[in-house]
Amino acid sequence: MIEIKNVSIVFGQGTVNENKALKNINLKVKEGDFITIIGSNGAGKSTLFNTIAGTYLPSEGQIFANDKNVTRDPEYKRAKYIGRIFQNPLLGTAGNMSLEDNMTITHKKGMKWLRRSLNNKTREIFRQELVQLRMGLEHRMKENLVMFSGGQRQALTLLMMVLSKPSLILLDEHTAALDPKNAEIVLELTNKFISEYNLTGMMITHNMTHAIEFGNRLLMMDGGEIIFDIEGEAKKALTVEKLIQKFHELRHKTFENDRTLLAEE
Ligand SMILES: Nc1ncnc2c1ncn2[C@@H]1O[C@H](COP(=O)(O)OP(=O)(O)OP(=O)(O)O)[C@@H](O)[C@H]1O
Repeated sequence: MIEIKNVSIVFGQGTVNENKALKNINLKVKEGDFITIIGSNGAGKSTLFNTIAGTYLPSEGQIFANDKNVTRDPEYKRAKYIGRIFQNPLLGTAGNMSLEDNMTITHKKGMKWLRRSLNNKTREIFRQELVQLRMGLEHRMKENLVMFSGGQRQALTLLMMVLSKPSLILLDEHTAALDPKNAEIVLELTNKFISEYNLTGMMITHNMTHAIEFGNRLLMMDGGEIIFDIEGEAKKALTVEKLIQKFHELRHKTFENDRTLLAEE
């Protein structure tokens, strides 16, 4: 699906601020993978996403999408098959437009037949999609999204992204700004959509419990490197304590935010 070969990213090359944010990364993301990514602040997690999405072009190395070399493809080209959700729940939807208008725009990306104005059949399709969120939003299709909570906006962003059928979804701490209850709802929806729509996803989280609970594979990053990559049954057997111990073994130092990571959200 996505293959990263010997990729490095250097910021401020040749200056006093030179910083190697990614160091010789090698990673094969297989179709259907749901990968969780953990690591301390500054480990390179977001830089990895920015590199996959084409926000930053690698200083060295290559990136392949379905065996095609996309290393030099700009972000807007990759956005056709890569969906992203960020921490800020207001970023993925247009607040000054109604829910049904927001959905119309998304559907037009995946369904060329959709007309500008909504007919009753399409409205009914939208309604059924919204029911999946179990937030009662199917009754609020005419309301502008500024009226919706952060959790509702993020759930909608997720639904709308899934409906545009991306090959890969990148979730950059997409529940971190939500209260614990909404974070749990959006995470459960993420999990449900990834498996039901056969998506491939990568999710950065600072919550180790979530990193263990969700996905089939887990990556631990530190200092611009992937230091631990575990999947399948071995991942299922992980606990937060084992992960922290692994980090200590590999790096001979303490996870800078052990306490946050251990927090039960
Ligand atoms: N645009 C940029 N210009 C210069 N340095 C950058 C840029 N983006 C990131 N960095 C640096 O690259 C390193 C990795 O940052 P990155 O944001 O990828 O970390 P992260 O693991 O996502 O951390 P966090 O959990 O705090 O979000 C850091 O040292 C950061 O300061």
